[in-house]
Amino acid sequence: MQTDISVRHLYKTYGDGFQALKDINLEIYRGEIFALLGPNGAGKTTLISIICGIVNLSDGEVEAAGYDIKRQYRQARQAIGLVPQELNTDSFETVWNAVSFSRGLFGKAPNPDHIEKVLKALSLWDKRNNRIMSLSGGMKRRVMIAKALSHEPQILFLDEPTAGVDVDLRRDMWEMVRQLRESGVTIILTTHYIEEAEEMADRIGVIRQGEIILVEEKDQLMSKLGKKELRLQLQHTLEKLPGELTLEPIELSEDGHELIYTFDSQQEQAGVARLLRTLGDLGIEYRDIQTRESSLEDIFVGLVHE
Ligand SMILES: Nc1ncnc2c1ncn2[C@@H]1O[C@H](COP(=O)(O)OP(=O)(O)OP(=O)(O)O)[C@@H](O)[C@H]1O
Repeated sequence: MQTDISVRHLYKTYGDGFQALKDINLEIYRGEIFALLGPNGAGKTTLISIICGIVNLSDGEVEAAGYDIKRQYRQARQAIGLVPQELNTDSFETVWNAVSFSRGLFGKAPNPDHIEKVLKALSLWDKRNNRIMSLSGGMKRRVMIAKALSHEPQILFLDEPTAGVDVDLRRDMWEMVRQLRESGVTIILTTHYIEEAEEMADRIGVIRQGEIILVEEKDQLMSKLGKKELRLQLQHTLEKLPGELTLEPIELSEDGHELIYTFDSQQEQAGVARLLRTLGDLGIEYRDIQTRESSLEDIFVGLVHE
């Protein structure tokens, strides 16, 4: 697997002495969608900004598309497209001009066909002659994405791309992200919508208080840390959990109507069979059973609050 981003022993201390990143080590592979998750203030934007050359690192080494971000800044930056969190679009320029100009900033020869393709993919084609400042917030965000794609970057960063955007834009964006990945672009995104990471990402990294606490294939993460829950709606309410069940990972709901049994996703089902047998022996009848698997959100909340 080709590595597109390599971060080694990265530290960042801001001018006021605040240490925002501590010994970050991370490899991101060509053509993957990598979701960086973490609570507010964990250091996600700082990490992205360093890789993109917007914020200086304090110590360590970072390469993007094989270029050292300090010694080969221009080449590294040229390989990267960044859609920042903040909208920065108070422009009198038209959509077409702004996106074309953005391409020029990266030293790329004009390519109207590419700009047209990007604007059409983002449903901006009809607005190409409109001034950016006259567009709605969602349209402005589309322009930010178009600008980030104007110079055909190998690596695309999306920092909270769907914060405050409507369902249509979100759907369009994810469709576009999928197509970009198909074409070999490496995508790194931060998001507060964890269902989005759950749906889109190949791998997940979790950052907490400036440290990477986990990097894992999404599917493995879900099966390793995921839990399953079995809920039994009882025919007759129970006052308390019978003694025979107190050793099991089981709880009685407050109203006494439901038994909730939690077990590891990876664990074999023997525990469930044993539980149902014990309930039979005790004469506890149930009228319904439901199961639920934990979502990435459940796992994430468990990780960052540990
Ligand atoms: N210029 C700065 N000077 C001092 N501290 C800063 C600066 N920029 C960010 N920080 C601090 O560094 C920490 C990490 O901030 P960062 O913006 O990277 O977090 P984040 O994970 O992106 O958060 P969010 O999810 O809220 O966007 C925060 O505690 C923040 O207050």
